Amino acid sequence: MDAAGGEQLSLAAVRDALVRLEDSVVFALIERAKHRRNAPAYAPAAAAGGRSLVEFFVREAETGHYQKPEDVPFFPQDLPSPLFPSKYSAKVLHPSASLVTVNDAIWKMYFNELLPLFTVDGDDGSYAETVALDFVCLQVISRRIHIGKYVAEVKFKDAPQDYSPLIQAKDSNSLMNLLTFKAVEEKVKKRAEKKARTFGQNVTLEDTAGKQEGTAGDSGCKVDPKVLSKLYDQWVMPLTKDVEVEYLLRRLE
Ligand SMILES: C=C(O[C@@H]1C=C(C(=O)O)C=C[C@H]1O)C(=O)O
Repeated sequence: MDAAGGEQLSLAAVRDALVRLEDSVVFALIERAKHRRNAPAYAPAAAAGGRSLVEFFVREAETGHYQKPEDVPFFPQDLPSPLFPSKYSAKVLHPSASLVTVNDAIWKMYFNELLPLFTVDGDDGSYAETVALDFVCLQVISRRIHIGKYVAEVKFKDAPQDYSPLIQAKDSNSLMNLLTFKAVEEKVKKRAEKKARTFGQNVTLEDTAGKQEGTAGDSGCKVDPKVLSKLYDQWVMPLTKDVEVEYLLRRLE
């Protein structure tokens, strides 16, 4: 993971990368929210061989390059082999990192739970753009969550004596407790909400001093800031921790 400093991985560096990715998550949602829900893009379509337009689009787009461990395809079965040898080989992560994916859960969460929370019901007809923007959202959320592999690796390296017995005992619950930092999670939630409030406000040249703090102006935000705290609280952080646990369970193989 470039942003986390390559081989000199530290928990602080990985957390910095996660903080930076929050910006991309917020902006991806803001872009998608410009369009209506556009339900026909998610129903099976004859023109897409019976698949939904979004599935058709994502499958096509994924034939690009997936080389970094945190970039995990949604439809791995149908991908051609990479043309070039990967320069992101297992220098930092344990080789079984590539087996860890929660993309099925991310896909279901995004379409069934998240999309209805931040898009307006209705149909504006621009399905191609809509599914492209969905893919941007899915990819950035997925990358964020799969960076959990690096988080787990540094936590393990920092305290192998604590993690190893739990890994050997396949004790997922105790691993989950050991890698959880509630105070960090609280900050992540609050910051994601604040970023949505900051990045999603309508910037005007009039004097709006005093009106920007708090939740009074949230109705004017491009994406409801509360959706961001919910996204992180209920889905992004729990799935990141699932990735951490799954990675750790294979760490001594
Ligand atoms: C990612 C970490 O592991 C856990 C998951 C977090 C997250 O997804 O943001 C935050 C704190 C930890 O409970 C971390 O420690 O930074």
